Amino acid sequence: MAQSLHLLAPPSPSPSPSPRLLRPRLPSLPHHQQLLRRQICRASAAPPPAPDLGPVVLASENGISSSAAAAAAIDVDAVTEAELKENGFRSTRRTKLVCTIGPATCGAEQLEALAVGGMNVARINMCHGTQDWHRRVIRQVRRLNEEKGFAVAVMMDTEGSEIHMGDLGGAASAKAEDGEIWTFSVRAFNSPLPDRTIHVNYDGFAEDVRVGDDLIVDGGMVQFEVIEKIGPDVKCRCTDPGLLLPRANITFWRDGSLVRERNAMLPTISSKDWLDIDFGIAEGVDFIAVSFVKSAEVVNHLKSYIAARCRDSDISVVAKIESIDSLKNLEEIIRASDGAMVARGDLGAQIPLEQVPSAQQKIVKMCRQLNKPVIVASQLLESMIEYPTPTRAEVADVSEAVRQRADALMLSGESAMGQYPEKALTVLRSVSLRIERWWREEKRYEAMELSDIASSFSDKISEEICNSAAKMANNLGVDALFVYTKTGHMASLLSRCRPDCPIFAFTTSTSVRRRLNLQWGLIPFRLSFSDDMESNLNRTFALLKARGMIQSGDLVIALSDMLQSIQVMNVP
Ligand SMILES: Nc1ncnc2c1ncn2[C@@H]1O[C@H](COP(=O)(O)OP(=O)(O)OP(=O)(O)O)[C@@H](O)[C@H]1O
Ligand SMILES: CC(=O)C(=O)O
Ligand SMILES: [K+]
Ligand SMILES: [Mg+2]
Repeated sequence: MAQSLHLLAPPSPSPSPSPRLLRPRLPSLPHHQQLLRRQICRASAAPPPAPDLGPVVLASENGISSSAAAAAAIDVDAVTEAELKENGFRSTRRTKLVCTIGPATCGAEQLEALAVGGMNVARINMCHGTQDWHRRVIRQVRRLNEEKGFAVAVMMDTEGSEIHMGDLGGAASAKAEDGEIWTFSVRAFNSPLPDRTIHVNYDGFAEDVRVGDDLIVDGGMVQFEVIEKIGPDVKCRCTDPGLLLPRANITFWRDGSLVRERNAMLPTISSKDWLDIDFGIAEGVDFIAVSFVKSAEVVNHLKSYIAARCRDSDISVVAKIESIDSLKNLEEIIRASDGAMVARGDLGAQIPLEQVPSAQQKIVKMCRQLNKPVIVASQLLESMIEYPTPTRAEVADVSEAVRQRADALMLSGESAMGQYPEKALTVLRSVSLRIERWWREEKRYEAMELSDIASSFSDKISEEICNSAAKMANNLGVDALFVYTKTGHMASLLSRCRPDCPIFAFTTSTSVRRRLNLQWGLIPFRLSFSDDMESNLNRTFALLKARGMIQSGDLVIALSDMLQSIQVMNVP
């Protein structure tokens, strides 16, 4: 029995009055194949034949591959499916996990291990490696998705116009000891580099620094004091020893404050970044994260560039909040972007460290208000680069980000070049699960008053529906929210409410599904569906029951952005 509420809204852009199943992007097929396809569609609406069809596509046993099978299929993340079966869907993980891919994790097996371990998004950092290297990683991730049923999205992170060191002549790292004299130079060297010499990428470096300035490497991992300038070379004494890593970034400080004049004049998106962005568009990445964003203008600029370059694919732009300017213009930047990252590494080199936690909290809150996914990044499990267990303080840091209900947590060096990438991911996963459960059971989280964000009356209806549905779901203790959404918007509005139950988001497009994978609490499925909710629901229930992912009697609230409707029902 279903109880339903339909809000008759102004028609959405392309409603089809016909109750036919939609069959998007199916080529016209010979008559016998069309017949076959119709049979598959019908079969899937009836109570299920329940063979174990493997992790990806139902109906593959018919021997009809790709598009024909896809019409009858439901694609779900193989890992999520296993988690759902094992733990029941109340206890699926809500916090999403991003892993930076580097030398430690770029192989097929290592990528698969991360995907199995719960990686939702693979991040590649264009500060490091060549386009060929990154291309291999992106294609490997895509191949894994296709062959093994994952839905791992790819995020490309731009280098930005930061000042950073060269690549240490091929060495993996170099140790700087207390009191040692090192030369930082803008000269181009042949490798191997002379001893204790560092190349700096910014030509104005030797002019800009002054004797007495502090050079802070990698957000404070190593520090130097400038003692002498000789043409292109700057002699520095190590004042805080540590490990220098290739292409580590450098900031310089004078009289206790960051020297920004020059740096601030560099463009946010450099000419190299534009080449990388073209590369990302060509390779079809899902997200582009822009480093050192200073204003909304650059985000708008990039978004219109992407819109002009790829009409059918939609790449989300994530603003990295890692500079003083980005904090000053925070709200306009977040409004302009499709998401944000609290990039604590560089942020902690630009503002006093003790201000980073409050900045994090403010960014996370603002993103939730404005309905933009937010990633908390850098040093969450830094010690796990070298050690197999995290420090207690790191676990507390991870749990704080989970408690703030950030959409996603990110691994950087831990997964890019650490000794224990999979273990680090396991720690993020288990801490997230534990803290989420604890806060749910204790109802410890503060309910957040969500302000209105809709810009049209139709959006306003969607927003009200989602707010009400989330509240109903909590009050009725339903097992799951189901949302049928073409663009993903209604799924993200539900996620914004952070309801107690998981949200099954059904969408017709593979790329929307991958992008939803970054958002809190969403379990994205790809499914072709129609405007006829009755048939959608019957089909979905049959498909999910056949795979053991839901059971008769489960209580569900279903929403759709075509009809702008809410229905409450038990799974038959
Ligand atoms: N593709 C890569 N090739 C080689 N090393 C990499 C690669 N990606 C990351 N790393 C290593 O992992 C470390 C941490 O990665 P991360 O992406 O956080 O970089 P970062 O240099 O700190 O810059 P950002 O501020 O952009 O995050 C890097 O400093 C680098 O040593
Ligand atoms: C992730 C990143 O860019 C930072 O923390 O600086
Ligand atoms: K970067
Ligand atoms: Mg950074």
